[in-house]
Amino acid sequence: MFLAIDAGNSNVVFALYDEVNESWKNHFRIETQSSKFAAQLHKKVPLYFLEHGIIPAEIKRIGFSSVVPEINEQILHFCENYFGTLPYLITPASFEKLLIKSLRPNEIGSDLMCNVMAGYSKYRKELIVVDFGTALTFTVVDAKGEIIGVNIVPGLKTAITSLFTNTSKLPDVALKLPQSAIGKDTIHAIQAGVLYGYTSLVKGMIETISLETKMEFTVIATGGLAEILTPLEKVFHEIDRNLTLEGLRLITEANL
Ligand SMILES: Nc1ncnc2c1ncn2[C@@H]1O[C@H](COP(=O)(O)OP(=O)(O)O)[C@@H](O)[C@H]1O
Ligand SMILES: CC(C)(COP(=O)(O)O)[C@@H](O)C(=O)NCCC(=O)O
Ligand SMILES: [K+]
Repeated sequence: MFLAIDAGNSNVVFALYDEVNESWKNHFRIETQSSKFAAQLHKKVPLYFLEHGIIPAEIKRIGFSSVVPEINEQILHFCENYFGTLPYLITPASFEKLLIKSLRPNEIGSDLMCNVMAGYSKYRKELIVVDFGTALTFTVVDAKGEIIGVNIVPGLKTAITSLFTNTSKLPDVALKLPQSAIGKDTIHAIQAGVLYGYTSLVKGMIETISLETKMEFTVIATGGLAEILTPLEKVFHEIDRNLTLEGLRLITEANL
């Protein structure tokens, strides 16, 4: 069985891939920034395997993508001890023999490379991958699988958190799209501002990139918050919550 570990700035996601049925089984996550991260790692992982009746030795391969290098050593060390297998950590060298190319392999986030690997392997055409994580990212790929560029914006939750931590009177609000785009009280004002604002941002970004490149893109959405902006359903060809995990698996396999 293959285990994918995707370390993002909000969550470290663990997911098992069933090679017989070629499908992802249920995942579990640990909050990346938690002060109890190490304790959670040592508690949640064994508990998950115990509950699902899987013995750690059944995990033959582990692929590991991280955009939070501070925690890499901890995770590598834990896996080596618990599974008896050292994870394959995705590095810039992992991209050398892939179908997809980046002009800045040393700089681009490995999660974005995973997204593109999965998306391009499936569609083999011009793509924009929109990832709704801690950051909201747009990764633009041409028909040959070359990454033309990346746009980075504060993610939805990051924008709301930044607003309430930087003001005296603004509260934290739920990430919920209100009925009206015009705020009638403070909570509604923030929800309308951020959620309708970001809906327009995503639409406008895709439009501007398309105009600039004169390309027609297939747009794939992923990330923990991909389903929040419901008016974007028409803009996305597909919402694939497993895109990063799938790319992680493909990049790991390509490097075996
Ligand atoms: N299933 C979910 N439902 C609601 N919020 C979620 C879910 N999964 C993730 N989130 C939230 O979405 C944000 C982005 O999550 P995620 O995509 O895991 O980010 P990252 O990859 O940057 O760690 C985080 O604030 C996280 O708490
Ligand atoms: C852009 C990101 C912060 C997104 O991280 P996430 O929201 O998934 O936690 C991450 O991919 C990253 O640190 N990238 C390095 C810079 C780049 O991709 O150009
Ligand atoms: K991510």
